[in-house]
Amino acid sequence: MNRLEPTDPAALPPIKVALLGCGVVGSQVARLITQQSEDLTNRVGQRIELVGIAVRSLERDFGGLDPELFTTDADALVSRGDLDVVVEVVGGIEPVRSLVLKAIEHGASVVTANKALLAQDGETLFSAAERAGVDLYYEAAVAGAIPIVRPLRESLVGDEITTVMGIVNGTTNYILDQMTTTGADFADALAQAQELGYAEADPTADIEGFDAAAKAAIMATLAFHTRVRGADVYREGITQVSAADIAAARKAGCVVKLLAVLRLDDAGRVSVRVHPALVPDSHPLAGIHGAYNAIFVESREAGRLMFMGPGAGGSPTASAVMGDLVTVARNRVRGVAGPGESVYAEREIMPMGEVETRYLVRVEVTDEPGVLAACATVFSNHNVSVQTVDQTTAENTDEQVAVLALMTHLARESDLQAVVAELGTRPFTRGPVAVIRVEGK
Ligand SMILES: NC(=O)c1ccc[n+]([C@@H]2O[C@H](COP(=O)([O-])OP(=O)(O)OC[C@H]3O[C@@H](n4cnc5c(N)ncnc54)[C@H](O)[C@@H]3O)[C@@H](O)[C@H]2O)c1
Ligand SMILES: N[C@@H](CCO)C(=O)O
Ligand code: NA
Repeated sequence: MNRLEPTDPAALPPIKVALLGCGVVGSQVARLITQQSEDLTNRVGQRIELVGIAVRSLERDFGGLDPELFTTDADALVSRGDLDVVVEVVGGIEPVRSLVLKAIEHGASVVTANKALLAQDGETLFSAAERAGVDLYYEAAVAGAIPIVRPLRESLVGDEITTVMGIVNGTTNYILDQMTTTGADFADALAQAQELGYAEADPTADIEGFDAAAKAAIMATLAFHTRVRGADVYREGITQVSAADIAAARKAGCVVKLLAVLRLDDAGRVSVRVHPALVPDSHPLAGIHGAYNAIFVESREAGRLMFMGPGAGGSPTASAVMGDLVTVARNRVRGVAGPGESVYAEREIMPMGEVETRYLVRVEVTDEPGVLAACATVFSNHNVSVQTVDQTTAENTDEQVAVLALMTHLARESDLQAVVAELGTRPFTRGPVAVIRVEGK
């Protein structure tokens, strides 16, 4: 029998790639495609050729890339008809959704870092890709460089995931970390995160938790095999986190983190939420600094897994994009497509009021006999059990005012909200009631 001589990959037709966007992430993707050309050819089995780069305006410098590659006509680029892969690193909903759909209709596979689009309308994109028999890969959309989409989509797909909990937004982790460790002001820390290329084009997406909610929706859809959209996620951002919250956290031996918490309960219902939470200093998530992200995954058979690494920034995110690019290029070479969506389980999404967690409640009260007991009664009225109480004297007040910090045992959100409402009506309450959830043992 004759042995087939291996084909020289460089002699085969190239895998043609178009890049949409050449900003923080796109410029690094373009650099890597160019600089690693020989290795990529060997890894894929055919040469990867960057045939065009769409940008909003040609006013910027081209970062050492061939100026001929650049265009402002993204529509014409995705409609060429000869593209194998379109890498989308523009962001936002339109015109990107239309461009990606057009690329798919013209037979190109797509690699995207766009969590906002996937969380809002992943359904449309996945069904278009399924119909066209092309790939849609998105590792960079969740937690930057950290491999988390692929583990949820492939490695753990034979197991049953019950919990996913973690820090999935680099900008807010950077801000909270700076506020905690250096006492930085919120606005200064945000400006630094923008300068470092971590923040979204509109940083409201980061600081109001929309970005983390989009990532939570994508992870929940993968983990629980059911459709979860960004709008299904209970969301609070970090704009209300004050220096007083951070000081209270320190006093309780905790740090404040913006967490995404996804759970499958025994009845098969899912809860998906994003909000600031206290995490005890002893918990591994407390040690995640700067723009790093970390995600715990718990499954019935594997037990507890943890993924950690850079969650934002040009080069780390480009690493995830490149992993997807090589994967879809390899699929292309072999004439196959990777996994489509798995959303067969129609699970109920639990209302936030039914979710159970622990809480730190801070309330300023008149410092008089019987007030502590009256305050505790409000908690017991709503079936919320108090674990610890810390009392200090309030500063800068003329009358005798105490600050009570009450840490609860596990309680239902609706019960805790009833406690807050009743505390607000009591004559001994001297100001707004501050509540922060507590996660991690
Ligand atoms: N920056 C990060 O750390 C990071 C991490 C993970 C995922 N992402 C995602 O990657 C995507 C890009 O983020 P970025 O930080 O690189 O953004 P960026 O603002 O730095 O770059 C956006 C690029 O898109 C181009 N662009 C804008 N509108 C366009 C249009 N209509 N047609 C063609 N090009 C257009 C701009 O010219 C620019 O080159 C977003 O979806 C973002 O959520 C970013
Ligand atoms: N703005 C996002 C980029 C990574 O998705 C963040 O700060 O995490
Ligand atoms: Na990732």
